[in-house]
Amino acid sequence: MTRTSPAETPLGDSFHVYDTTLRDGAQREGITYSATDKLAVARLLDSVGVGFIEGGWPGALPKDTEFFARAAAGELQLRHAALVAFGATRRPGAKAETDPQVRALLDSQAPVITLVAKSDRRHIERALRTSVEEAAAMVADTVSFLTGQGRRVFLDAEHFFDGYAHDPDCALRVLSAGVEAGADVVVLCDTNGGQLPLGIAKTVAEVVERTGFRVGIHCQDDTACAVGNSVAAVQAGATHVQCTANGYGERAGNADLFAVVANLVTKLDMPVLPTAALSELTRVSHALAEIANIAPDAHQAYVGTAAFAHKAGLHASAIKVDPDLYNHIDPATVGNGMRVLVTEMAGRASIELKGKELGLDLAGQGEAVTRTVRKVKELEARGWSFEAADASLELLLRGEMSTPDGPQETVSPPFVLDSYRVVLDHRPDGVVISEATVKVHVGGERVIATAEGNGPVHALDAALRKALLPHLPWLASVQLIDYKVRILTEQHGTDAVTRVLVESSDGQAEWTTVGVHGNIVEASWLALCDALAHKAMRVETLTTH
Ligand SMILES: CC(=O)SCCNC(=O)CCNC(=O)[C@H](O)C(C)(C)COP(=O)(O)OP(=O)(O)OC[C@H]1O[C@@H](n2cnc3c(N)ncnc32)[C@H](O)[C@@H]1OP(=O)(O)O
Ligand SMILES: CC(=O)C(=O)O
Repeated sequence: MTRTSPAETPLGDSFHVYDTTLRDGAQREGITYSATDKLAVARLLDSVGVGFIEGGWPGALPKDTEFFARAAAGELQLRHAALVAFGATRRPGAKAETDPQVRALLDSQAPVITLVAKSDRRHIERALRTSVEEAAAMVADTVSFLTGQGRRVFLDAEHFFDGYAHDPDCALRVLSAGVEAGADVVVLCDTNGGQLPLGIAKTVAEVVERTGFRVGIHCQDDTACAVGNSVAAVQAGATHVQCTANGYGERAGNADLFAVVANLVTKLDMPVLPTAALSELTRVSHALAEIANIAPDAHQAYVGTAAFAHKAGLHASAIKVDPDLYNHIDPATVGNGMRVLVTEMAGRASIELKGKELGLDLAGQGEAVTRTVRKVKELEARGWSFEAADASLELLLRGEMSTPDGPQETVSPPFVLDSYRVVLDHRPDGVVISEATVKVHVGGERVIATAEGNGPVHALDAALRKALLPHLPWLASVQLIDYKVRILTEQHGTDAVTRVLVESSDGQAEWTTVGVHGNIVEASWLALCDALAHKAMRVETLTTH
C-alpha cells in the first residue's frame, strides 16, 4: 500500500478530506474498536471516497500496531484513500531515528504519517518541559527523518489557535520547522475546541497569507461549532479538513465528516468526494454507528433519520406544494429520505402527505382527512402518540375514509373481543407466573383460550394467539419484536396513563402500533389488537387484489 494521495476523487490532491475516526474518533468515551473493527471502518470510509484514513497510533496501542500490520499484509485494499499513521515527534533530547515511537511509525509501513507537535508556548514549556528551540528541532528532525525514508508527512499543530493568540511567533516557528523539513500540510488544530467560526476564519486566512503554507484544519466540538469552524476554515483558505464519522471524538467530539463534506459539496459546490459517493453517506454513517456500537443520532444533520422529518402542519402544507420549500436540499442527495410526522401539530396537509406515503388514495376524502386531524389532536391530548405508530394511524385514517357508495370503509377487525382476564400467581417457591384467558369471536365461532406467560402481556399475547391461530394461519408469522412503555404522569397528575408502543414483524415488513390507557395491560392490549388488525388488513388487501 504505497499511495500517498487520494485516487479517483474529483479534486485529487488539491483538496484533502482526511478522516481520523480510527484515531481521534476512538478517543470518544465508550468506543473501543478491535483491529478487525478498524479494518471494517476503513473499508466503509474508503467506499465513500475520503482521501486519507488515519488508522491509529502504531507503537502506542497494540491494536493499532496490529491494524497496520494486517493492512500491510493485504487485508485492506483501499480504492480511494491513502493510509495514514499518527504519532508524536521524537522526545526532547532524543534522536528521531532511534526514538521507539518514531520507529514504530516507520514500521507501520503507512505511506503517510501525521505527526502531532505542540505549537503553544505554554504547552511546550509546561507540558513538554522544553524550549521553543527544542520543540522546533523535534519537529524538524522527525519530519526530515521520515520524509528521508520516503514517507509523506503532515504536521498536526496541537493547540494552534490558542497558541497563536498567546504567542504567534512561537506557533509559526513550529509550523515553519515542519514545512522547511518537508511536511506537506500544516494542520491547525483547535485542540481544546474553544473557537468560533469568525475567529477560526480570521486566523486561517492570516496564517495562509503570512506563510504561504498549505494549511489544514482540525476542529474539536467543545463549542458545538466544529462543523461550522471547519467550513469557515475552508472558506478562509484551508485545503485539508480533518473530521470523524458522526463527529465521534474526545469530549464533545470532532467535526462530523458527513456534515462537513455535505456542506462543502452542496453549499460551496466543492466536489470533494467522488460523484456517486454522496448518496452513500446516510448508509455509511449508520453502518459506522453500528460498528462503534452507538445508536445513530436520529437528529444528526443530513444523515439522521429525522434530518428531513417534518412535524408541523404549516411545514407539511408548503411541502405538499413543493418539498423544496421546507428541505434545504433534496434528501436523496445524501441517501436520506423525507418523512411527514402526524401528531397533534398536524393539519390537513400532514394527513394528505402521510396518506400518500402509506399508498392511500385520498382524492375526494376531504371530510375523512378533517375528521382524522381532529381525532389525532383529541387522542394526542389524552396521551396517544402517532408519530412512531404509522400502523395505528393508518387504521384510524382508513376507518374514517368513505367508499364511493357512501358508507365508511371500516377496517374489519380480525376478531371481536368478548372479554379477557389476567391473573398473577406468586407461588410458594417465589416464582411469579401470569395466566391469561381470552374469549373472542373469530371465524363465526366463540373461542376461549388460556395461556401462561412470564408477565401479564406475554400471557395475554400467548392466549390470544392460541385462540386465533386455527382461524388466522397468517398469525404464525407475526412476532412482537419490540415493546416500549412510557408512563405519562404529566397527563393527569397522579392519575397517570400508560402509553405502549408495540413493534411487530412478519419477516417481511415491520409495523408499529400504539395503545394508551390508565392500565398498562389494557394499553398493551390496544396496541396488540391494532398490530393484528393492521396485519389482517394487509392480508385482506393481498387476497382481494
Ligand atoms: C491532541 C490529541 O488528541 S493527540 C493524540 C493523543 N492520543 C493519545 O494519547 C493516545 C495514545 N497515547 C498513549 O498510548 C500514551 O500516552 C503514549 C504511548 C503516547 C505515551 O505514554 P507514556 O510514555 O507513558 O507517557 P504519558 O502518556 O504519561 O505522557 C506523554 C509524554 O509524551 C510527551 N509528549 C506530549 N506531546 C508530545 C509531542 N507532540 N511530541 C513529543 N512528545 C510529546 C509528554 O510530554 C509526555 O512526556 P513525559 O513522559 O516525559 O512526561
Ligand atoms: C491532533 C489532535 O487531535 C488535536 O489537536 O486535537
